[in-house]
Amino acid sequence: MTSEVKKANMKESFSYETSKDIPVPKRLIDQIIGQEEAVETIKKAAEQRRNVLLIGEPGVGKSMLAKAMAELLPREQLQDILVYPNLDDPNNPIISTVPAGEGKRIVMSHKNRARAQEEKKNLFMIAIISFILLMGFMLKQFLAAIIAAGIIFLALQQMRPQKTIMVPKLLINNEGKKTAPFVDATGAHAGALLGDVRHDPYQSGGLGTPAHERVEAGMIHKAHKGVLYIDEIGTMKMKTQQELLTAMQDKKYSITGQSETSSGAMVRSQAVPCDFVLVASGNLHVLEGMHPALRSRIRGYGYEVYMKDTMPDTPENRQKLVQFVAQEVEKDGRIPHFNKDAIKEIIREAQRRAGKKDSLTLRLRDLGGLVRAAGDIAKSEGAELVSKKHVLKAKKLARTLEQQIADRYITQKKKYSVFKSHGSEVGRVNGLAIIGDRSGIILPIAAEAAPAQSKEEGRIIATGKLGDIAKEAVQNVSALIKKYTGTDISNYDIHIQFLQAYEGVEGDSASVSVATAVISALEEIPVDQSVALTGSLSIRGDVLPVGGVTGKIEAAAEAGIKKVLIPKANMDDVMIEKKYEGKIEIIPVKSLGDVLEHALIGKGKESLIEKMQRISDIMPKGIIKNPTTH
Ligand SMILES: Nc1ncnc2c1ncn2[C@@H]1O[C@H](COP(=O)(O)OP(=O)(O)OP(=O)(O)O)[C@@H](O)[C@H]1O
Repeated sequence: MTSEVKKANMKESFSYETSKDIPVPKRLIDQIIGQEEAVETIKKAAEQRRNVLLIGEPGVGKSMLAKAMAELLPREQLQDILVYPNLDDPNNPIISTVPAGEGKRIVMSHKNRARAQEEKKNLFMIAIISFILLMGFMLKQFLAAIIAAGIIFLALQQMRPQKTIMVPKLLINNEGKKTAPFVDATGAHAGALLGDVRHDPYQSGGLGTPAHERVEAGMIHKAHKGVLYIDEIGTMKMKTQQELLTAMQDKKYSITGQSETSSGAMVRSQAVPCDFVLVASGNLHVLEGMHPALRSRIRGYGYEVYMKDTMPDTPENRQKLVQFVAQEVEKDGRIPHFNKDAIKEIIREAQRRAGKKDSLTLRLRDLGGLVRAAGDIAKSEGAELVSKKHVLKAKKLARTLEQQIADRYITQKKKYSVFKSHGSEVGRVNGLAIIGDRSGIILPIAAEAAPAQSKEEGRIIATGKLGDIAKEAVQNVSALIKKYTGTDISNYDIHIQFLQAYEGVEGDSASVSVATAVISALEEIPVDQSVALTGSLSIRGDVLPVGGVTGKIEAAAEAGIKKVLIPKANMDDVMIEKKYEGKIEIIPVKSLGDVLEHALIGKGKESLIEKMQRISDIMPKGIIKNPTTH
């Protein structure tokens, strides 16, 4: 999309002045933004009562979809579940289902009957005791009468539990529910998920709480006729997953005490209905921990959806983000509405966070955080509406943990001059990396080359997680280095170090930087320290696009770097904040030749480029590009 079209799109006139003018759909399913395919699948799955596996990044609306599905399921089918004592076998309480709302009535009527019976019994007891005492008084046998009254009192007391235990327990109450249940069982342990029978230390001798009263429903039962949602299902124990599968297949599951040493383990109820729809979710890694049979059950009797994390930047989709802002304001209920400029700033942030050209982010939970932070600032200032300045302030204040770490990292590294932003040095490159989602960080790389100690072959020495990336990068480009410089790296031991790399740095895009550092070290040509670079290197020497360029450029600018080299294919993804504009020169590069041209400095550079030129003349076309083209 050209920038003219973009501008025209930005200008499109939505018929609103503030987010208050935007109607918020009533149904949750209509509030879900940008996940059209997932929404269609959920609608279909709700109609057919199918299970669903939602895979995607955090905060793109997985649990929202599951909740929306519960709203779509028919409410008429809801049931109450009662548990009755079993007089023949007290350890096998009886289960009964009735239409929603009936359960409470049944329990009440049982309670009333029990109370009436109790009152009758009490009356009877008072009458007998009074009679005995009266007789004792008349016969002057006070002591005997009191003893007799006491014995009868105790005997009648003993009969009491026999009566009260007849009252059933309401295990699941769906009275007055407007929608089918939605139960979030994320992280639930076996007892909470599958139901449990409480321990009773007084169980022996029938003195304790009757077994049926100790039966507790599990989430699978609470989700009966509704949706059971489990996020990160792969982290659940295999055994629990297996039980879950059994429950899904049988649509009923007996409740028993989950702890083997508890008196609850003696009790096993009749099967309790649990006809739920499972919506499981997580990121792709979740599949590794997922029981294969459970996954195959979902695949066979349901749908798998891969959720999107960006949507195309079109007028319709921007309109959806306007709706999103209105939704979030309404949902929060405490923050003021947004004016047009503030919404535009949120949309701009959605473009920035997408990290790709012509896209808008769908990580809307995070974006919702920005909406709330801006709202809080506006509220604290007593503003009637949230304006652009509040959003800008919120962006500064509500920085993610990773962004705060990146900020601190930069100040600290500057203080100890771990990275340099001026001058030149051999074998040292300012690489760029990402921590978290999108926070840029300078990743200084130092390389040193020494003639190989071993006769057979030189080694590449690099340590840590990033070390593996470095080794791979050097191996990948060794042929290239030979072709570019005529130097055979197997004659050298090459040491590569990531200077004080912060744990959790994503270094995949460091291969261009590693190759540059190694070439500089081998050829002893200094690297311009006012340059930072990022890019992934193909074995042919092409610089391939990487993620997070905006964050990386901003980090470089923040660190006082003057020039940043990024893959040409990433140029459209750049959306740096206004405050960095003009502070840093962004140079697109297409090949390693381009990179060396801009990153190296000094006399040696000319001769290297000359050498490369000479070599390129004898190399087949396509392997080496003219280093000055970009
Ligand atoms: N597609 C979306 N449309 C509208 N709002 C969304 C969307 N995605 C996320 N949100 C907002 O973000 C909040 C959190 O989203 P949700 O809990 O559904 O994310 P998730 O994908 O389940 O994340 P996680 O897997 O980390 O739990 C929602 O309550 C909603 O306000």
